[in-house]
Amino acid sequence: MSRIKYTKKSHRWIVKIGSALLTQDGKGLDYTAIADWAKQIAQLREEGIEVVLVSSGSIAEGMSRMGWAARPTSLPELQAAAAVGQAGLIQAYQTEFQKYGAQAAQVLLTHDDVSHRLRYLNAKNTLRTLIRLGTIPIVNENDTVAFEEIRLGDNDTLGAVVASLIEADLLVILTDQKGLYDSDPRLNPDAMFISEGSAMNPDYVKFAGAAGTAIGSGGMATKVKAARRAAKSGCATVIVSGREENVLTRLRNGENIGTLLMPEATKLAARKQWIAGQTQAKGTLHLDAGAASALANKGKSLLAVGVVRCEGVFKRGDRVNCVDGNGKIIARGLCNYASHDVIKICKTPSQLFPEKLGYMGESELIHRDNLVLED
Ligand SMILES: Nc1ncnc2c1ncn2[C@@H]1O[C@H](COP(=O)(O)OP(=O)(O)O)[C@@H](O)[C@H]1O
Ligand SMILES: N[C@@H](CCC(=O)OP(=O)(O)O)C(=O)O
Repeated sequence: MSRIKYTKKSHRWIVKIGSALLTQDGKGLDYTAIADWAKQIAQLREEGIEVVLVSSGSIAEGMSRMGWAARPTSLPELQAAAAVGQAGLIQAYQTEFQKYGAQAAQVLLTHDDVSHRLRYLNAKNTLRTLIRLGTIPIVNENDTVAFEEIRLGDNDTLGAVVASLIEADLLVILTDQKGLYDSDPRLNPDAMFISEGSAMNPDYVKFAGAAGTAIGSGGMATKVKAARRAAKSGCATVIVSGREENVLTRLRNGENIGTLLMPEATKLAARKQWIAGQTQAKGTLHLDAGAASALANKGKSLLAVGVVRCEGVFKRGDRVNCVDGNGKIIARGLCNYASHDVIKICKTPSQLFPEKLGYMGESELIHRDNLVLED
């Protein structure tokens, strides 16, 4: 049952592909495997699943293109390798996705982009737009500018961060092992396979060891931690071998492959907690009856046309309260516009924003993903 609930019924997936797998342990990009994953992702999209790829491999591919046998130790050389390799990586994905009429979209993120609230909202909105436009976002850490202090450090963590950023249902971590064992199977041939469990099980952190090759960076430890992080946003994780035939479509069919690590909280509970944790409300939006009902009864986003008045001084990305005609708080959310702009667009349909503001931002004042209703 759990497989079906978490894999067959999920609609937004993050698929993370590790360097060792992608570059055949550093021998150069595995074009056949890339073609195969792209075909499966195209198939998932036909079934209505939104997919964001988090792909490692820029440094490994850069090393291979530069003819470097050993991973450089100096940061500038690592960054140079990443710059060279990233180009090859995107080129390979683009060639494959184009066969299915899809555009690959390169998204390079740093820690700052996801920890700073305003940039967090920007990254989130861009990813959501790329998904809506039918592209396949391909995310990697921006290794050419991220130095040690501001690095997320590994793409398992990045996968979990992106999963919570766009509220994915499922994080699929493709690696070079069948999944999680109770010890590193490279070191212990009797290691026992774990088919499923709670992402929060503290034993799993103890089981997970370091990377198995010089090419991979985090090992199982970062994968288990990523699953815990994703679980806090209500997202399940499957750690599975990317070398399994038709791995993604079989997962989609609810097949029992890989290790499923399940969240304890639902996505809604996680979102509520996240928005509640965002400092104090900085302003109040007074809604007309239509907007109040659209939010409360239809689960819609808040549009400016239904806002009659705006109080308080706030920036884009700040938390605001939404109140009905009686002044009762009905929802809380993160506003896409600063208060000085909201004042100008109250009661205004979004197509008139350019006229009133001189620019067009998001068409929603608060997107429903950034909104929680009061109980
Ligand atoms: N408990 C464990 N179960 C499975 N693999 C483990 C475990 N502990 C450590 N590993 C190692 O983690 C490696 C996968 O991580 P890594 O090399 O970082 O790959 P990737 O490039 O896919 O992120 C495996 O090859 C394996 O040797
Ligand atoms: N951003 C780096 C990947 C770092 C990383 O986490 O690698 P991996 O452990 O193989 O997923 C790169 O593209 O080389």
